Amino acid sequence: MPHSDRDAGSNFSSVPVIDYALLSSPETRPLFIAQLRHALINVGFLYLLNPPVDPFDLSYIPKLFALPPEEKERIRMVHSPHFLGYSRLGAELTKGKVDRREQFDFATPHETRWEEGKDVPEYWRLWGPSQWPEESLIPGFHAAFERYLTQVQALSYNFISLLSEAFGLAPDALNYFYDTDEKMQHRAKVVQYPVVTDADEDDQGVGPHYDAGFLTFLLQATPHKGLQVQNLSGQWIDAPPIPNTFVVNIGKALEFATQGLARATSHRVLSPKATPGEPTTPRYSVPFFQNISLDVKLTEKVLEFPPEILKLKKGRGEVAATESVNFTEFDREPSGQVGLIGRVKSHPDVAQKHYPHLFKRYFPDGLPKVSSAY
Ligand SMILES: O=C(O)CCC(=O)C(=O)O
Ligand SMILES: [Fe+2]
Repeated sequence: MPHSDRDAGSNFSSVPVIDYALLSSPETRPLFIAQLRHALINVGFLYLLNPPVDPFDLSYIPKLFALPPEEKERIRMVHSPHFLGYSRLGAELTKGKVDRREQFDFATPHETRWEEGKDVPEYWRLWGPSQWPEESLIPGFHAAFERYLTQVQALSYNFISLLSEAFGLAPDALNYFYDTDEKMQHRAKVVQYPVVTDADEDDQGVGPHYDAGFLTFLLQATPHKGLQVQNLSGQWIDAPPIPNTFVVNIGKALEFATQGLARATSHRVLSPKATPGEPTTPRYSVPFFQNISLDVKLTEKVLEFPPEILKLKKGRGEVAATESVNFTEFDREPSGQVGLIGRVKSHPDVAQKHYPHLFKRYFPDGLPKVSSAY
């Protein structure tokens, strides 16, 4: 089991594993908090073992991708101004390059609040209902997935207060960044990475990137390797699946809000290859992205960390330059606007239909065929 969270200071060669069960006793709780602090500051990724979430029935996933083509077409993301729905293989870009994955974007339940002509920010239009497949075609999936999202959402809030504790702050110190329940919506995806059979074919499952928000909880739903995390000196470190864990990672917004104390770490997925010893079935994963308030500007709240915590960041050293997509707009725009720009860049076809003015700004030459979009 990769477990070298004692790699002191500046670099890491594997992703630490932290057992949620340590929280159940006052004797072991401080150990959890100390391990969490190390992972947040030095790695930006961790495995959370024994998370308090009922296992999601993974047999739904192949059924989802086996839905008839007309049903996938009916719920395609291009029909949704909320960027929710089905994306075909090759429909998504990272750094202007096509990703080899097929996916369904779903979200926690939410009503649309945006209306044409109503004086509300455009990014409020990101909120809205998911496009669910017809119940008769995949009975039980909708309810099971929403139940799963509810539990991961609860864990994500709980995790934020643990993180505050690890940084020497009050448990509610980060509440400023969240809105009331009716103005919060979190997103998740169910992703399929097909096996690459031709050795010459491109193997970008998803290209190097940072996640945008605060926290991501990733369920690796098959035994494939493929997920890689970039360490401080720029090397790609494997983060293979470990049973009964979530991979938890920090997004750019949390890095910004904590003045860089919590590291956002660049990561990518290599497509599974038809090589001996590797599964010949697709790789499946289910990332959950915890959002913050769309209206919050990260610069509006300056957190005061104890000096001994700030010192730990100094000991970490500088992060090597990376090729990953950045979210540089966090220093001036509300988080919802940053999220909307990110969605426009990743899903230009959706943007062209529902946000034509933004589409023109980011894709002045029209829909990209391949590569080099931005
Ligand atoms: O599929 C995975 O394992 C990771 C996906 C990912 O990093 C993302 O969608 O942001
Ligand atoms: Fe990611």
